[in-house]
Amino acid sequence: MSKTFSKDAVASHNKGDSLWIVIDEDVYDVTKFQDEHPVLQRVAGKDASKQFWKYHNEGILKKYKAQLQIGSLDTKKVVEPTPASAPEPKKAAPVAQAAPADYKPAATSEPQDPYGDLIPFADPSWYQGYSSPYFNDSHAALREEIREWVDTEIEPYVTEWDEAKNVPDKIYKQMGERGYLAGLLGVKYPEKHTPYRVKSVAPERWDLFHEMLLTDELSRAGSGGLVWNLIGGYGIGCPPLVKFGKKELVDRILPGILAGDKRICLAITEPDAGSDVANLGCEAKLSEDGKHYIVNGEKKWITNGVWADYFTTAVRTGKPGMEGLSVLLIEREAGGVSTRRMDCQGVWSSGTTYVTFEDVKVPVENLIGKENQGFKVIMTNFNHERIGIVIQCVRFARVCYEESMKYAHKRRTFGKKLIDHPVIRMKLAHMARQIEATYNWLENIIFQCQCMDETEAMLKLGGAIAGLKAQSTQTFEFCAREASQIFGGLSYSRGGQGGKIERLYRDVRAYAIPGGSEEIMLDLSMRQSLRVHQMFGMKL
Ligand code: HEM
Repeated sequence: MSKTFSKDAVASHNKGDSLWIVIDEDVYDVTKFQDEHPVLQRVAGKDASKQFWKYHNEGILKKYKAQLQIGSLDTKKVVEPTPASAPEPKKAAPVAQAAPADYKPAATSEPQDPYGDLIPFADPSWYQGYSSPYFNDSHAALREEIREWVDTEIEPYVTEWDEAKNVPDKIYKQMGERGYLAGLLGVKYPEKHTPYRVKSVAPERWDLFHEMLLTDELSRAGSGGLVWNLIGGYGIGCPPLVKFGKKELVDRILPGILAGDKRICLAITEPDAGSDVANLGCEAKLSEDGKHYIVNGEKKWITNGVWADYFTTAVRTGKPGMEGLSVLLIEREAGGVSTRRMDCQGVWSSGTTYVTFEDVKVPVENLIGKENQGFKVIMTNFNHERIGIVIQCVRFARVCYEESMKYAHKRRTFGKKLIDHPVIRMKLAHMARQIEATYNWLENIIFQCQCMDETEAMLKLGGAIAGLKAQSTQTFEFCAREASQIFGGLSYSRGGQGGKIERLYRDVRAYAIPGGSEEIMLDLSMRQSLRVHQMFGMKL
């Protein structure tokens, strides 16, 4: 913004037909905005910084700056930012470095440069100048690339999208073009099936910590609906296709999916079968000529179903129980597939859907895995799904904590700032200790996954991942509640300063119930871990 104005010049624009204000030495022409926001007339021609920061957070400026700012005061000094200051100047996004010949994914213990706002515990410790055995320069570069995108093109609009119960298609398309969809499959970067690359990380360097970081940074926008819109159906619907689908099927449909042109979802849950997967009833009967399955049945609470072209669907092809299940890739254009949006408590922009299959003809080539061995496909997928849920929950808990910490530093009650009340510090401390404990367990699990193949991970880590899922949803719920108490009425009404907290509080159950409810997860964590450790030779 190159134009500068004197204080006197701004002061002369103090009437309805030309209304300027100053915020942090930047000049805003709010003439056209005053009908929507009449309070501005009270500060016409004046410095309104104090009043502005009392009632808004930085999200408002991110959204309106480009539209309303016309310049700065001529007294404004250009400050050279220090590395620790935020928001940081926009740098050109880093470019992928090809891995050197002797590259090993093992990370360095050298700390990365401090990054972000440096509020203690509001980001993982490796962001804040502490050493990490897992994250290296390629992760730092990816973090910057995603954060810039989320800060400028996503976060300012998330509330609007949530209210509209959708996210513009162009954002999903960008997920494909930026190479992010291809990086979210829990496997090596699928170079053969997409021309798109992640700008800051070479495909051969891509690992599970990059994948974790992608989901984590997307979750900073503080909306489960946004994250599920972008990766909710894809992140659980596509991996089974890639890992267990036949080559011809994968070659035919995967490129369109990775490009963000086609959408895929996972259809397992039914009106009468949720966590109790082995009991599902959607039926697939082989045709007499053995070329097709004919599918009839219903699926409920299917994320992204309203927009999906493909449904990775659990069906019954054999006897009752887990040994009669198979997984089919159902294509909407086959006909007989109808979808309707469901109204839910949270994750509004995720497109929760009721799906009906009526005599849908599915070629046998679309069988994912083997007939009647679908339970293994479903179980393998659960680990990936649950880890995704954990990453989101930990970041959402951090968002609740970070927003509370910022608000506690400006809101005054009984003559002092909230942060100066011990009872508020106690709340923040309880939030931080749970966030850090959960996050550090998550990092360990990601590292274990990186050291094992799928089957070994399903067996050995299934119990721990189930326990961690419950830990993360309870941490999220706790932090949403405590943040809500700190924000008071502002988190009870929608939008505004407490808007993220109100939305996240509504999203909590969407994490605590699907992917295995807390109760089932905690029980499984014991059953599975005991079974595995018995095989290890556990002595009791
Ligand atoms: C560039 C200037 C401004 C913009 C773009 C702006 C925008 C907004 C928006 C979009 C809201 C709705 C709630 C939200 O999303 O946060 C809002 C609320 C509000 N604004 Fe502003 N505003 C500006 C300046 C000001 C100033 C200078 C004042 C005070 C003199 C002010 C006082 C308020 C108040 C009292 C609320 C209601 C807060 C609440 O419900 O808790 N605004 N503003």
